[in-house]
Amino acid sequence: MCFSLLSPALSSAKPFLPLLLKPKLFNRFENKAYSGMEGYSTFRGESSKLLFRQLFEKESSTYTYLLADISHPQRPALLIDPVDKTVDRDLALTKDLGLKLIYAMNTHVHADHVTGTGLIKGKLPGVQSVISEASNAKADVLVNAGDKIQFGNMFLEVRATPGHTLGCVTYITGEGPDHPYPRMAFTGDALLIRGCGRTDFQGGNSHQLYKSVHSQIFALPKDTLVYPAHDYKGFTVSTVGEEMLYNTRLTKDEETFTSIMENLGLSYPKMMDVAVPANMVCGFQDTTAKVVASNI
Ligand SMILES: N[C@@H](CCC(=O)N[C@@H](CSS)C(=O)NCC(=O)O)C(=O)O
Repeated sequence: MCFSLLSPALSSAKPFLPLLLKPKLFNRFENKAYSGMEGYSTFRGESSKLLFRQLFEKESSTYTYLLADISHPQRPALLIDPVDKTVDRDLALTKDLGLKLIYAMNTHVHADHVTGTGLIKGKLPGVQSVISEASNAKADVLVNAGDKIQFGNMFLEVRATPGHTLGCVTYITGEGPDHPYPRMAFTGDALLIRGCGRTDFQGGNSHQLYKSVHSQIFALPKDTLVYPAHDYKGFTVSTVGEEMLYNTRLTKDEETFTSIMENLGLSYPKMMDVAVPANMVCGFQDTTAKVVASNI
Protein backbone atom coordinates (compact mmCIF):
# COMPACT_ATOMS: atom_id res chain seq x y z
CA MET A 1 0.00 0.00 0.00
CA CYS A 2 1.25 3.45 -0.82
CA PHE A 3 0.55 6.37 1.55
CA SER A 4 0.76 9.98 0.53
CA LEU A 5 2.40 12.27 3.08
CA LEU A 6 1.01 15.32 1.35
CA SER A 7 -1.89 17.26 2.82
CA PRO A 8 -5.08 17.04 0.74
CA ALA A 9 -4.42 20.58 -0.50
CA LEU A 10 -0.91 19.74 -1.70
CA SER A 11 -2.06 16.37 -3.03
CA SER A 12 -4.41 18.06 -5.39
CA ALA A 13 -1.57 20.39 -6.48
CA LYS A 14 0.73 17.39 -7.15
CA PRO A 15 1.09 17.91 -10.92
CA PHE A 16 2.57 21.36 -10.26
CA LEU A 17 5.03 20.25 -7.56
CA PRO A 18 8.06 19.87 -9.86
CA LEU A 19 7.53 23.43 -11.03
CA LEU A 20 7.51 24.66 -7.45
CA LEU A 21 10.69 22.79 -6.54
CA LYS A 22 12.68 23.40 -9.69
CA PRO A 23 13.92 26.95 -9.04
CA LYS A 24 15.34 25.89 -5.65
CA LEU A 25 17.26 22.96 -7.16
CA PHE A 26 18.68 25.08 -9.94
CA ASN A 27 19.76 27.81 -7.50
CA ARG A 28 21.96 25.34 -5.64
CA PHE A 29 24.26 24.88 -8.62
CA GLU A 30 23.87 28.32 -10.19
CA ASN A 31 26.98 29.55 -12.04
CA LYS A 32 28.91 26.40 -11.33
CA ALA A 33 30.61 25.21 -14.52
CA TYR A 34 30.93 21.68 -13.16
CA SER A 35 27.65 21.28 -11.32
CA GLY A 36 26.70 17.66 -10.89
CA MET A 37 30.33 16.52 -11.05
CA GLU A 38 31.00 16.68 -7.34
CA GLY A 39 31.27 12.91 -7.10
CA TYR A 40 31.21 10.95 -3.93
CA SER A 41 31.97 13.06 -0.92
CA THR A 42 32.15 12.26 2.74
CA PHE A 43 31.99 15.83 3.94
CA ARG A 44 30.21 17.02 7.00
CA GLY A 45 27.88 19.87 6.32
CA GLU A 46 26.47 21.29 3.14
CA SER A 47 29.34 22.00 0.78
CA SER A 48 31.47 19.24 -0.63
CA LYS A 49 35.01 20.38 -1.22
CA LEU A 50 36.66 17.09 -2.04
CA LEU A 51 36.08 15.48 -5.38
CA PHE A 52 36.90 11.80 -5.05
CA ARG A 53 36.91 8.96 -7.57
CA GLN A 54 38.00 5.36 -7.21
CA LEU A 55 39.23 3.94 -10.53
CA PHE A 56 40.10 0.33 -11.39
CA GLU A 57 42.65 -1.36 -13.67
CA LYS A 58 41.43 -4.89 -14.20
CA GLU A 59 44.58 -6.75 -15.33
CA SER A 60 46.44 -6.05 -12.09
CA SER A 61 43.29 -5.42 -10.00
CA THR A 62 44.74 -2.05 -9.04
CA TYR A 63 42.83 0.91 -7.67
CA THR A 64 43.85 4.42 -8.68
CA TYR A 65 42.41 7.30 -6.69
CA LEU A 66 41.64 10.79 -7.93
CA LEU A 67 41.30 13.54 -5.32
CA ALA A 68 40.76 17.24 -5.95
CA ASP A 69 39.95 20.35 -3.97
CA ILE A 70 37.04 21.74 -5.98
CA SER A 71 36.53 24.66 -3.60
CA HIS A 72 39.86 26.07 -4.78
CA PRO A 73 39.75 28.24 -7.94
CA GLN A 74 42.37 26.09 -9.70
CA ARG A 75 40.72 22.79 -8.75
CA PRO A 76 44.09 21.15 -7.96
CA ALA A 77 44.08 17.36 -8.16
CA LEU A 78 46.27 14.36 -7.52
CA LEU A 79 46.29 10.72 -8.56
CA ILE A 80 47.37 7.97 -6.18
CA ASP A 81 48.81 4.81 -7.78
CA PRO A 82 48.07 5.46 -11.45
CA VAL A 83 48.67 2.52 -13.83
CA ASP A 84 50.34 2.92 -17.26
CA LYS A 85 47.50 1.09 -19.04
CA THR A 86 44.80 3.46 -17.78
CA VAL A 87 46.61 6.79 -18.00
CA ASP A 88 44.56 8.00 -20.98
CA ARG A 89 41.31 7.20 -19.17
CA ASP A 90 42.45 8.94 -16.00
CA LEU A 91 43.72 12.07 -17.77
CA ALA A 92 40.54 12.31 -19.86
CA LEU A 93 38.48 12.15 -16.66
CA THR A 94 40.65 14.80 -15.01
CA LYS A 95 40.13 17.03 -18.05
CA ASP A 96 36.37 16.39 -18.20
CA LEU A 97 36.06 17.41 -14.56
CA GLY A 98 38.03 20.63 -15.11
CA LEU A 99 40.81 19.66 -12.72
CA LYS A 100 44.45 20.71 -12.67
CA LEU A 101 46.54 17.63 -11.98
CA ILE A 102 49.54 18.56 -9.84
CA TYR A 103 50.77 15.26 -8.33
CA ALA A 104 51.06 11.65 -9.53
CA MET A 105 51.77 9.73 -6.34
CA ASN A 106 52.76 6.17 -5.55
CA THR A 107 52.29 4.35 -2.27
CA HIS A 108 55.35 2.18 -3.10
CA VAL A 109 57.40 0.59 -5.87
CA HIS A 110 54.82 -1.76 -7.33
CA ALA A 111 55.87 -5.23 -8.51
CA ASP A 112 52.79 -6.24 -10.49
CA HIS A 113 52.27 -3.31 -12.89
CA VAL A 114 54.09 -0.28 -14.26
CA THR A 115 53.06 2.99 -12.67
CA GLY A 116 51.41 5.58 -14.90
CA THR A 117 53.51 8.35 -13.38
CA GLY A 118 56.09 8.55 -16.19
CA LEU A 119 53.46 8.63 -18.94
CA ILE A 120 51.51 11.30 -17.08
CA LYS A 121 54.61 13.48 -16.75
CA GLY A 122 55.27 13.02 -20.48
CA LYS A 123 51.78 14.28 -21.30
CA LEU A 124 51.53 16.92 -18.57
CA PRO A 125 55.07 18.11 -17.75
CA GLY A 126 53.86 20.29 -14.84
CA VAL A 127 52.82 17.22 -12.84
CA GLN A 128 55.23 16.15 -10.08
CA SER A 129 55.87 12.51 -9.22
CA VAL A 130 55.79 11.53 -5.55
CA ILE A 131 57.09 8.44 -3.74
CA SER A 132 58.74 7.76 -0.37
CA GLU A 133 62.42 8.46 0.16
CA ALA A 134 62.69 5.02 1.81
CA SER A 135 61.72 3.38 -1.49
CA ASN A 136 65.05 4.53 -3.00
CA ALA A 137 63.15 5.28 -6.20
CA LYS A 138 63.56 8.45 -8.25
CA ALA A 139 60.81 11.06 -8.21
CA ASP A 140 60.34 14.82 -8.11
CA VAL A 141 59.16 14.71 -4.50
CA LEU A 142 60.49 12.17 -2.00
CA VAL A 143 58.35 12.00 1.12
CA ASN A 144 58.93 10.88 4.68
CA ALA A 145 56.68 10.15 7.65
CA GLY A 146 54.90 13.29 8.82
CA ASP A 147 55.14 15.13 5.50
CA LYS A 148 52.07 16.78 4.07
CA ILE A 149 51.16 16.82 0.41
CA GLN A 150 49.13 19.97 -0.12
CA PHE A 151 46.50 20.32 -2.85
CA GLY A 152 44.48 23.51 -2.61
CA ASN A 153 43.29 23.90 0.98
CA MET A 154 43.59 20.18 1.67
CA PHE A 155 46.50 17.91 2.36
CA LEU A 156 47.42 14.26 2.63
CA GLU A 157 49.51 13.19 5.61
CA VAL A 158 52.27 10.65 4.99
CA ARG A 159 52.64 7.67 7.34
CA ALA A 160 55.44 5.12 6.95
CA THR A 161 53.93 1.63 6.70
CA PRO A 162 56.82 -0.64 5.62
CA GLY A 163 56.58 -4.42 5.57
CA HIS A 164 55.16 -5.26 2.13
CA THR A 165 58.11 -3.27 0.77
CA LEU A 166 60.68 -1.19 2.63
CA GLY A 167 59.32 2.08 1.26
CA CYS A 168 55.54 1.61 1.62
CA VAL A 169 53.61 4.62 2.83
CA THR A 170 49.97 5.30 3.61
CA TYR A 171 48.46 8.65 2.61
CA ILE A 172 45.73 9.95 4.93
CA THR A 173 43.43 12.92 4.40
CA GLY A 174 44.03 15.74 6.87
CA GLU A 175 41.85 16.82 9.75
CA GLY A 176 39.95 20.08 9.99
CA PRO A 177 37.11 22.04 8.46
CA ASP A 178 38.39 21.79 4.87
CA HIS A 179 38.89 18.05 5.02
CA PRO A 180 36.56 15.10 4.54
CA TYR A 181 35.03 13.34 7.49
CA PRO A 182 35.58 10.50 8.18
CA ARG A 183 39.26 10.55 7.24
CA MET A 184 40.34 8.46 4.27
CA ALA A 185 43.45 6.24 4.35
CA PHE A 186 45.08 5.16 1.08
CA THR A 187 46.91 2.14 2.37
CA GLY A 188 48.64 0.85 -0.77
CA ASP A 189 49.48 -2.83 -0.24
CA ALA A 190 50.13 -2.52 3.50
CA LEU A 191 46.50 -3.14 4.37
CA LEU A 192 44.11 -4.75 1.89
CA ILE A 193 40.44 -5.40 2.63
CA ARG A 194 40.39 -8.53 4.83
CA GLY A 195 44.04 -9.13 3.91
CA CYS A 196 47.41 -7.45 3.40
CA GLY A 197 50.30 -7.26 0.99
CA ARG A 198 52.69 -10.21 0.73
CA THR A 199 56.07 -9.89 2.46
CA ASP A 200 58.30 -12.24 0.47
CA PHE A 201 60.28 -9.79 -1.72
CA GLN A 202 61.40 -6.12 -2.12
CA GLY A 203 62.56 -5.92 1.48
CA GLY A 204 59.28 -7.33 2.75
CA ASN A 205 59.11 -8.31 6.41
CA SER A 206 56.03 -9.71 8.12
CA HIS A 207 56.99 -8.53 11.63
CA GLN A 208 57.49 -5.02 10.28
CA LEU A 209 54.18 -5.10 8.38
CA TYR A 210 52.34 -6.23 11.51
CA LYS A 211 53.81 -3.34 13.51
CA SER A 212 53.15 -0.84 10.71
CA VAL A 213 49.48 -1.69 10.38
CA HIS A 214 48.83 -1.85 14.12
CA SER A 215 50.72 1.33 15.02
CA GLN A 216 49.97 3.53 11.98
CA ILE A 217 46.62 2.40 10.57
CA PHE A 218 44.73 0.65 13.38
CA ALA A 219 45.58 3.65 15.59
CA LEU A 220 43.40 5.88 13.37
CA PRO A 221 39.76 6.55 14.30
CA LYS A 222 37.67 3.44 13.65
CA ASP A 223 35.47 5.20 11.12
CA THR A 224 38.48 6.05 8.93
CA LEU A 225 37.79 4.76 5.43
CA VAL A 226 40.33 2.26 4.09
CA TYR A 227 41.10 2.46 0.38
CA PRO A 228 43.69 -0.16 -0.69
CA ALA A 229 45.81 -0.33 -3.86
CA HIS A 230 44.35 -3.72 -4.85
CA ASP A 231 41.37 -5.90 -4.37
CA TYR A 232 41.01 -9.41 -5.77
CA LYS A 233 37.53 -10.18 -4.41
CA GLY A 234 35.42 -7.23 -5.50
CA PHE A 235 35.63 -5.12 -2.37
CA THR A 236 35.98 -1.37 -2.83
CA VAL A 237 36.27 0.20 0.61
CA SER A 238 36.46 -0.77 4.26
CA THR A 239 37.01 1.00 7.56
CA VAL A 240 39.70 0.75 10.20
CA GLY A 241 37.13 -0.60 12.67
CA GLU A 242 35.95 -3.24 10.22
CA GLU A 243 39.50 -4.43 9.50
CA MET A 244 40.34 -4.50 13.23
CA LEU A 245 37.45 -6.93 13.62
CA TYR A 246 37.47 -8.97 10.43
CA ASN A 247 40.88 -8.83 8.74
CA THR A 248 41.75 -12.49 8.26
CA ARG A 249 45.47 -11.94 8.93
CA LEU A 250 45.98 -8.81 11.00
CA THR A 251 43.48 -9.68 13.72
CA LYS A 252 45.76 -12.58 14.73
CA ASP A 253 48.69 -12.31 17.13
CA GLU A 254 52.06 -11.45 15.59
CA GLU A 255 53.43 -15.02 15.59
CA THR A 256 50.31 -16.44 13.91
CA PHE A 257 50.40 -13.57 11.41
CA THR A 258 54.03 -14.30 10.56
CA SER A 259 53.27 -17.96 10.07
CA ILE A 260 50.33 -17.13 7.76
CA MET A 261 52.56 -14.83 5.70
CA GLU A 262 55.30 -17.46 5.39
CA ASN A 263 52.82 -19.95 4.00
CA LEU A 264 50.85 -17.92 1.46
CA GLY A 265 52.25 -19.95 -1.44
CA LEU A 266 51.73 -17.16 -3.98
CA SER A 267 53.64 -17.20 -7.26
CA TYR A 268 55.67 -14.10 -8.11
CA PRO A 269 53.74 -11.39 -10.00
CA LYS A 270 53.92 -11.97 -13.76
CA MET A 271 55.12 -8.42 -14.47
CA MET A 272 57.66 -8.24 -11.64
CA ASP A 273 60.86 -8.22 -13.73
CA VAL A 274 59.55 -5.37 -15.89
CA ALA A 275 57.60 -3.48 -13.26
CA VAL A 276 60.16 -3.11 -10.46
CA PRO A 277 62.98 -1.55 -12.57
CA ALA A 278 60.46 0.72 -14.33
CA ASN A 279 58.89 1.81 -11.07
CA MET A 280 62.25 2.57 -9.47
CA VAL A 281 62.29 5.55 -11.85
CA CYS A 282 58.52 6.13 -11.51
CA GLY A 283 57.82 4.74 -14.98
CA PHE A 284 60.68 5.52 -17.38
CA GLN A 285 61.09 9.17 -16.77
CA ASP A 286 63.94 11.56 -16.55
CA THR A 287 63.83 13.09 -13.10
CA THR A 288 66.28 14.55 -10.68
CA ALA A 289 65.50 13.12 -7.29
CA LYS A 290 65.34 15.64 -4.53
CA VAL A 291 63.75 15.87 -1.10
CA VAL A 292 61.40 18.81 -1.11
CA ALA A 293 58.51 17.76 1.07
CA SER A 294 60.08 17.33 4.48
CA ASN A 295 57.48 18.36 7.05
CA ILE A 296 56.01 21.15 4.91
N1 LIG B 1 48.80 -12.62 -9.47
C1 LIG B 1 49.22 -11.26 -9.54
C2 LIG B 1 49.95 -10.85 -8.27
C3 LIG B 1 49.12 -11.03 -7.04
C4 LIG B 1 49.95 -10.55 -5.86
O1 LIG B 1 50.95 -11.13 -5.52
N2 LIG B 1 49.52 -9.43 -5.28
C5 LIG B 1 50.30 -8.78 -4.29
C6 LIG B 1 50.16 -7.30 -4.42
S1 LIG B 1 50.90 -6.78 -5.92
S2 LIG B 1 52.82 -7.11 -5.56
C7 LIG B 1 49.95 -9.17 -2.87
O2 LIG B 1 50.56 -8.68 -1.95
N3 LIG B 1 48.95 -10.03 -2.68
C8 LIG B 1 48.57 -10.44 -1.36
C9 LIG B 1 47.55 -11.52 -1.42
O3 LIG B 1 47.22 -12.03 -0.36
O4 LIG B 1 47.07 -11.82 -2.53
C10 LIG B 1 50.19 -11.03 -10.69
O5 LIG B 1 50.70 -11.98 -11.23
O6 LIG B 1 50.42 -9.86 -10.98
